[in-house]
Amino acid sequence: MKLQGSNLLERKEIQKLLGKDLNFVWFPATLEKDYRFQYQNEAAHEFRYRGPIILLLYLFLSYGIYQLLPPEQVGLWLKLYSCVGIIVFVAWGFSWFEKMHQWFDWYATIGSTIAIAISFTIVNLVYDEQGSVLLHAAIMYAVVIVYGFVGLRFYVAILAGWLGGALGTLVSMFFSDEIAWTLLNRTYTFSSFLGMALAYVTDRHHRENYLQSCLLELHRIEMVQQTQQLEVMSRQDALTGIANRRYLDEMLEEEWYRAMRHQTPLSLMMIDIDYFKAYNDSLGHLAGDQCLIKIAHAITDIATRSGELVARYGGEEFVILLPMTTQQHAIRQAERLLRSIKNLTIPHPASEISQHVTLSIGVVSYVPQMNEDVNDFLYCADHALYKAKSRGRDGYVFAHLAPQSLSNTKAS
Ligand SMILES: Nc1nc2c(ncn2[C@@H]2O[C@H](COP(=O)(O)OP(=O)(O)OP(=O)(O)O)[C@@H](O)[C@H]2O)c(=O)[nH]1
Repeated sequence: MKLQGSNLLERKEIQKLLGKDLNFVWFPATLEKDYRFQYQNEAAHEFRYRGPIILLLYLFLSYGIYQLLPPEQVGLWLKLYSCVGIIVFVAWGFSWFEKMHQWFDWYATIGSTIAIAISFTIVNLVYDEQGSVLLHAAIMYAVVIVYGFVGLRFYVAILAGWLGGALGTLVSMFFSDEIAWTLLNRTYTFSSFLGMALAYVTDRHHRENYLQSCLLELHRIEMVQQTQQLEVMSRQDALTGIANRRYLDEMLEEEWYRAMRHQTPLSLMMIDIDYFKAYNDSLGHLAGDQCLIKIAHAITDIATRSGELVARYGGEEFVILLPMTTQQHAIRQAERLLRSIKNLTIPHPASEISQHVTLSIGVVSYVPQMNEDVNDFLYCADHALYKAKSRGRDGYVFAHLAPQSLSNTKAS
């Protein structure tokens, strides 16, 4: 189950709670709410097997008491004691309904309070020398079970334990003149303190486990985020932020086979900045980096259709991969890109053809056939780029490829 605590608190806050704050067995309000939700679910589930154990132990004790009580007392005792059995049974029944889990604190607390009140009252209403010893044992038994075995949180268990005693006292005072205060003090009070100690240790331990689980969950979330970040970084070019060569190779192969399967045209533009060595030499490497970033952004603005990929192919070379794109559209895109770079007017003091940075582009568009190699496709784009350079740069060349001609292209 996903722990909301890991969303609600930072690692530092959880670590702080794991220190001294745990002694108060209470979390800050928002976390307590999530903890309660979690805890009630678990406690209700556990009560499915704890309930029958409590009932069995009660039956065992009841048989002992029954053997010792005189027959005239048995009727009243049995009536009251059956009520305790019914309460445990009903609570056990509730624990099987998922929808009731949110009410576990309520039904377990009310049931525990009444069970203690009845056990308390029986001691004062049923008199018998021998039997009353076992009835007092039954009170201790009820109190310890409520604190340590029902699965209530510490403060809630205290409420049930002492409220049950107070109710029992009131009813006993109403129906009986003789209350065995001294013995009750030794049984009910002592067992209450023992039970409180048990409940405290259990609650504290449970909360510690919960916080440790939140830390583990937080750790898991951080690991997932880091893995995602690494995945993104492994596909990105560090300088420009666009896809790197590795990712381009992956996507190119994927799109190549997709185009082959569906017999759709795949287009590609290979782009190179003109006289970039001279740009670096005249303005410096840092200015060269800034220029590469601007060009990468401009190219990205061109490739807006879904599936289109802009990548840095290496140094000052870029690639746009255009799946399901005809040669007409690819050519229009190349012209758009040349215009947009012109409009950027990035000064280039060392260019032999312009005062601004210009590009040369090799464009290729092709419907791949079986047994044709994607590298030949790339080679054609590169060859077209080479032609664009040799024709004076600041332009594009489209590589005309006849259908099923790719494997011969390299040789020609
Ligand atoms: N600033 C910068 N320069 C780079 C980077 N990567 C490659 N370069 C430079 O890009 C230049 C590429 O030069 P060439 O391959 O000779 O090409 P060119 O000068 O553009 O010449 P033509 O392509 O023929 O127009 C080299 O000087 C590399 O140092 C980079 O990340 N940052």
